[in-house]
Amino acid sequence: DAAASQKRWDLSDFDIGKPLGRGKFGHVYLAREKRSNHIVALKVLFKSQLQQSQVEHQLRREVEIQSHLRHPNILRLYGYFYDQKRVYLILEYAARGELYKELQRCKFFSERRAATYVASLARALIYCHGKHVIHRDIKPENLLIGAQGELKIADFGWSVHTFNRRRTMCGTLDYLPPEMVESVEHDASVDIWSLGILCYEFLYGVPPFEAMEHSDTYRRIVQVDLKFPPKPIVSGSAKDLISQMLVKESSQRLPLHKLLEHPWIVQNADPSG
Ligand SMILES: COc1ccc(C(=O)Nc2ccccc2)cc1NC(=O)CCSc1ncnc(N)c1Br
Repeated sequence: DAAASQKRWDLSDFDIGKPLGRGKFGHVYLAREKRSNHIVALKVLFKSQLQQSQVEHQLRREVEIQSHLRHPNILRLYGYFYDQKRVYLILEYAARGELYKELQRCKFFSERRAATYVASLARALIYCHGKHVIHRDIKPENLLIGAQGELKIADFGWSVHTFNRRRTMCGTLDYLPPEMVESVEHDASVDIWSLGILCYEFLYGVPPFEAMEHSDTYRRIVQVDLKFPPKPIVSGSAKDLISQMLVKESSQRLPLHKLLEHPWIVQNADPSG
């Protein structure tokens, strides 16, 4: 609420619980705000590491952006405070944890679950684009699951979560669209590309352009070398949607509002998200 976002917080306002994860710039803990008994995730960043990586301005900008974002599928940043050595981010706690762990456990998701996630991410991105915020970096490492099973974009900023290094952690190239790989300017349509990559990975368990060498991944991306394996069985409608998102020419990618009208989404996504 408004009061919460204005209050000057202090570590003594919280009881600290178990560690939730470990990032490049610090750790995340379960915590309870003493007065309200509200459960949060408290991210502790070391000033020394922020300074040496020159990301203080990036953090300030992110805190500014996040403080204006209110969407059920975007993890809230309630506020922040700092002491001599550390910066503390007061984050919404996502009760069902990290999405990519769930994806590793299930290998791949059903079409209904994948479509529900893709639709809720599309709605969150439409909301962000409406506020001129793009490139929410929507790879699995940045997605959490709320208490009702809903997806939450938790932009981890620059903090790489080494806590559970994913087999394709080096494959962070996987999510970049051609225009970013070829490092030309990018616009909101990069998020459509990344969402297409994510939809593929939800259905097949691996991103579409994965390769052993970065150079091979790079080539497969710029050539849009899109192949659909015979297993697991995936509907033609899902493949049609993915093929309309993974288009090299960014202006030709399916716009997000059109995605929500695509037959595969309409027939498979759970409206509650
Ligand atoms: C709005 O969420 C953020 C906003 C900003 C930043 C951030 O570090 N920015 C940043 C850091 C350094 C430099 C520049 C930007 C990070 C997050 N989010 C996170 O780090 C997620 C922490 S893990 C977790 N969180 C809740 N529930 C769980 N079950 C888990 Br597990």
